[in-house]
Amino acid sequence: MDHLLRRKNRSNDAENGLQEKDYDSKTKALPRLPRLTRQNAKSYAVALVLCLVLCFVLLNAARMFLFRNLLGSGSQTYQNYELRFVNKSTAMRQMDRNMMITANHRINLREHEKFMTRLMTVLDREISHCNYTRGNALNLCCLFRKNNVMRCFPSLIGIGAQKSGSTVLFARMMVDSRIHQGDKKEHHFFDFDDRWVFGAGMYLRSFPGLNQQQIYEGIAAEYTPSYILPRMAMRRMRNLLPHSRLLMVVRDPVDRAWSEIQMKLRNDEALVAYTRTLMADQDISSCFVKGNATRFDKVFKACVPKNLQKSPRAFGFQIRATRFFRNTTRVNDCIDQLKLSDMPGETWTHCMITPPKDMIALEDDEHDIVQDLYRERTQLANCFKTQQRLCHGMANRKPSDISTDYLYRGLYAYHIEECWRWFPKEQLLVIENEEVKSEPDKVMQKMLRHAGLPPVDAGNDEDAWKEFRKHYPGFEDSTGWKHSKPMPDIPAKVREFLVYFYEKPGQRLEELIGRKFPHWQKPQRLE
Ligand SMILES: Nc1ncnc2c1ncn2[C@@H]1O[C@H](COP(=O)(O)OS(=O)(=O)O)[C@@H](OP(=O)(O)O)[C@H]1O
Repeated sequence: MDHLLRRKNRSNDAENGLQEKDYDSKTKALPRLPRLTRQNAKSYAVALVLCLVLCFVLLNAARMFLFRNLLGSGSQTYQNYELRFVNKSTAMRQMDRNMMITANHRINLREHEKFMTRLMTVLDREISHCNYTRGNALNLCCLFRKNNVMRCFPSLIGIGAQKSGSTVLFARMMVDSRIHQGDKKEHHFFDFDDRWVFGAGMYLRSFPGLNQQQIYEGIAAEYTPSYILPRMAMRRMRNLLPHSRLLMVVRDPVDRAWSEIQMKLRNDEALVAYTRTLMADQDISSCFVKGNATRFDKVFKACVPKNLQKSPRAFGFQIRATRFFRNTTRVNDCIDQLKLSDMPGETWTHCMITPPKDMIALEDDEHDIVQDLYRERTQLANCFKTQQRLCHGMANRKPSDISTDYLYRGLYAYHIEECWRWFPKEQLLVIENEEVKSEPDKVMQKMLRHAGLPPVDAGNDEDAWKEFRKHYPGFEDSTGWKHSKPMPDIPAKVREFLVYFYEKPGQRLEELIGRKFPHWQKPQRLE
């Protein structure tokens, strides 16, 4: 039996390729395989690791060879880099922290390569590679896989100051066919954290696709007057676009502040009107009251008709309403006090648009404005005393949720110094608002030269506004910006406060940039 069994096994072994010599001569059993001892397991592991390291080195060498010799642009020094996709927000934060590259125009190749590699980590799969191109100006452009479109980061960026004539200057740029704007005037990419973390690819996507000639002859540009405010924005810009040319318009800070106050009042008035329209509709207001307060955006979408959702005020309204709903104690107090709960619309309107004590009044009169300014001055003084470099957004926010840095925004010297910490001085052009008014052509020529473009006739204001309104039809409404509305005179008390506040900062600016502003309002002229 045993014999038969062994024969059967042998015939199976023969099928498996085993032969007579493989059997132990005494026991006729198959020899045991060498046992996996600790010693030879170690050798196998070492060999495996060596193999892996070798493969990695070879692959990397092949990759470098490919990119340097086949895809790279040879003696041009600029290299194309393979796209690596990593968690974008982490990469953007790393870029904030670590990445510094030389900002003069003689690019250090090693630094440049590091820069490009890091740049790729903050872009996305849609972008195949980026390059600096040297035409009239130095443009950083990237190729999008989809449709092979080439887009360029802005090489000219307006960084300040708000209410100083940035819009008219930007409108003037639009008339020049070599300056390519994105889908909006103010991108707020570097100063809004929630946009920055979306990544540079998103920013780039909002600029138009350009052909080789357009890239060679022109530039992309944008103007966000609040880039100058938070330190973060300057640092981020320096990290991503170290060669960009910057532009800042300064205006008598007293007039600038008054212009900002007026803009915010216009915004608030429009917001109140919008709230009243919604609340006058019983269906909408009772729908709000029944809705889930923690996700007001969803309630808003469910309750408000589409045409009203599209209003430029809808965003400000939602921000304010969300805060209103979160603050349930106040809402309940308010409703209790009014005993109007059988009229939800009226109650809601009243409780929402009547400001609580800790919020700035909606209908500011002269007294309220001065109070706001005093409060901001105290906050700024505390902030500067504690040596913080970031005092932006210290003041309370207006109901429309635009920060009210009336005083802070006019501290031009402080902002310019901050900008110079990150960019070489010659990359920032400072223009005065009066020049924009009185010598617009001269200003345009200066600006074009600064951007690296040969000066040409820059058209006139009328054409510029026409072009601007055609491209950005909702701008004036959505921002509270009014080009032609006459401004009320600045009340005496407000003027006095501002003139005294800006006396020293004004002198500081004159010393810093070596230029006089004789027509700016000074205390001597008040007497
Ligand atoms: N041609 C010209 N030259 C100089 N200044 C001009 C010009 N046209 C408009 N303005 C005035 O600029 C003020 C608005 O500034 P901004 O466009 O920077 O405002 S914003 O930051 O975009 O909201 C705003 O100031 P106020 O009227 O005092 O509010 C505009 O009147």
